Amino acid sequence: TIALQHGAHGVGRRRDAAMEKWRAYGLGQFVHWGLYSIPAGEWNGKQYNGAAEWIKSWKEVPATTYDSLMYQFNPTKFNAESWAATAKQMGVKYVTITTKHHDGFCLWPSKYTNFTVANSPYKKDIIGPLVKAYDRRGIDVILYFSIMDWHNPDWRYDIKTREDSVAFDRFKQFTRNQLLELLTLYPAAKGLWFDGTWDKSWVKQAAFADSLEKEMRAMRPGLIIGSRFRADEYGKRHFDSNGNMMGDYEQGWERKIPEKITDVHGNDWDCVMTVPENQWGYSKIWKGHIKTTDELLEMLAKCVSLDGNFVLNFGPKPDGTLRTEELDLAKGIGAWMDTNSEAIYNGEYAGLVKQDWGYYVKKTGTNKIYMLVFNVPVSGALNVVLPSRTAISKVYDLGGPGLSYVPEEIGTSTYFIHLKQQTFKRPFVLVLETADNS
Ligand SMILES: C[C@@H]1N[C@@H](C#Cc2ccccc2)[C@H](O)[C@@H]1O
Repeated sequence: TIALQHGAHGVGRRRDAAMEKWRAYGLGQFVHWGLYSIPAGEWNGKQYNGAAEWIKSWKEVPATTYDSLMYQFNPTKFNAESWAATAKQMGVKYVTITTKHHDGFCLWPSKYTNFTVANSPYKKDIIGPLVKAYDRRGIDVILYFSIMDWHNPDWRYDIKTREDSVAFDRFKQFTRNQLLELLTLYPAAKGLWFDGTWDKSWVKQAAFADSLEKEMRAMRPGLIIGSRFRADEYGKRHFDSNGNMMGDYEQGWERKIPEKITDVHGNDWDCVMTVPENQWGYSKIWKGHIKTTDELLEMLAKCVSLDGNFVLNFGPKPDGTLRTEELDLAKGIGAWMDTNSEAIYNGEYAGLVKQDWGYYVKKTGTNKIYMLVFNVPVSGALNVVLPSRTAISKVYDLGGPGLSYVPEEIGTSTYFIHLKQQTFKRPFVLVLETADNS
């Protein structure tokens, strides 16, 4: 191994209560909201081809003109309680909210910049009411923070000159001030979700970022920080030069999901997912494929079956309301979770041979295994292969009380579960209770 000053702070999973709770969430909500929600992917009547929250980076958009959107930010229909109630009904256990995206606009009245809600027609803090509304419903809040800040004149993509270095030192202090300010103003926040940390300027700040992470953790014991925050002194991100993960969970699964358990190296992780192909902030036009409730439920099942959390993104409209398509998805996912959420919460990798019909999830700390079924074979027989000397003692359907099955043993610890009907309109969950039959 390489002697590192600024590598991983530990090896293996955190076992404290705060992280055990994070591990059990299963389903989360992401909220991307800010000035970018106003143009919503369009500028002077032309469609921006990128993600709507990146429109400031479009050459057609003069930075100062974009920044003057602050004087249009007035979400008169914003109601934090309404967002939190929708999330509650959907069954999410945590929410990640953008406090400041790459454009630098702060949804809280930061005293370290004028580019905040305080100087918009809306005037009021957005983050505080959201933290309160979600937290009092038992939904934990994680604060998204972009290190890259296109508004701050001291931001640099790389440090090449003495002037760069002096400016970026100011930027680092500004960043530290804002992060300590967020932790001070919103003590109920359980974690920080960092973004915009890929440029050389920040990758070169191993010592500063390491020290800042330690300072934030000391300030808020139990604070949860992902692997995207910092690099080690050799510029390695997410995993240090010895291959150890920096941070409490792997933050690399953005709009993608691991295929198999070895892809996640025994770590905790989250997958953050957009409803359209790649739009996080509100975009007037959703191009390409829009994911359905059942597609998103299958992504959720796959993530939990591989020891991860699935975090679905919402991009609220500039007036503060949620778009219809997202409200419909929240309802559809919520209806399924009303029946089946015990297969999602406190779920983990079951260690069984993956079958085509769907995903296994083991209830943490128990021998209870859930079969989340998305693909019913034409035979109607679900194949189950258990570790040797393990037998199925009971099988029943979460959705149909009293609907139980008698599995057919077709080999050593190998079974067929013969379904009683051929067609199923929705994904469903069977509960498998096993017993040691050695
Ligand atoms: C969580 C997501 N990360 C941000 C990004 C990005 C990005 C930027 C360049 C190349 C690939 C991805 C998106 O704007 C959104 O906030």
